[in-house]
Amino acid sequence: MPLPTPAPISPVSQIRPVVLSRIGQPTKLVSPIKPNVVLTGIEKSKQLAAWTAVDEHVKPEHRVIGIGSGSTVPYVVERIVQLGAEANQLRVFIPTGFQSKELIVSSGLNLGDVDQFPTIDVTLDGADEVDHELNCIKGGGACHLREKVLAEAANTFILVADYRKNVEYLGTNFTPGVPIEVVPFAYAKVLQNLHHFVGSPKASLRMAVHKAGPVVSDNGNFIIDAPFDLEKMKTPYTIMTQIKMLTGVVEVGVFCNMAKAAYFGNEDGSVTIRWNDGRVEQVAAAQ
Ligand SMILES: O=C(CO)[C@H](O)[C@H](O)COP(=O)(O)O
Repeated sequence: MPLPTPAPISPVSQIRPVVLSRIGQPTKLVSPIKPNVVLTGIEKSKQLAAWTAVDEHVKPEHRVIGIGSGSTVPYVVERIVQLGAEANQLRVFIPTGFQSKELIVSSGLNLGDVDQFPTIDVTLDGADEVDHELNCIKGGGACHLREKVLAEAANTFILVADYRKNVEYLGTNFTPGVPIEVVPFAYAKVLQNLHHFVGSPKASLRMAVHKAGPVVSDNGNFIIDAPFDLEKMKTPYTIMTQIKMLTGVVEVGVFCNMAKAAYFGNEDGSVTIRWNDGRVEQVAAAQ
């Protein structure tokens, strides 16, 4: 069976290095998670969700797979690696940022980019919180621009998370606010807009922990976190569009009407699946 065919290359992308680093080479697949580690608590819940989602949504015929960011996604890659070298050798994996690129490379999977493969079979990604309609907050790891591009490029977009993220309304447990990626020179103006016109008086620039100054995204931009009161968070699409209209904003970490399903690992070892048609299922965990 042939490899997936990349989109036609434009003159600009011709000068970029080819990122399909491994296709054609013998592949040794390595789990990104340390083997023999017995998981408990939240980590176990993340793994349950990720494994079940991979089992149900990564189909044998899928060739282009989007890999999201965060601490749940390594379990997605772990399960994909378990599918074996033969199943994965004709697949290309598209990252949402530096972290997932490293995951893909260190696991021995084929690396591609969305400019080569603008149509993705399935993208699996984590979330900071997911509401009852599958709207979600993303960007806790400052990757939401690329995450939204890969979600939009995918025929199927699937969320994986532990039970703490499964809420009726956004902002219930995740309180830092809506992550907003902004071009650096516009951050003060956007903050002012958020404080005075959009209803987030406590919006603030996200500061780095082991670096002086602000967090800088994989795209060289700053991140603002904008908390809104719970009443406002009940209409996430309105918030998203109001923020997106502010000049200087690159992307908003609110994803509406994008996910087909969200998988939540539970403390009792079951997995709750919420579908975009309103169905909710509870299943035993993948083994
Ligand atoms: O949006 C994200 C990064 O920008 C992550 O997907 C989100 O923060 C969830 O991460 P985790 O799986 O660690 O809870």
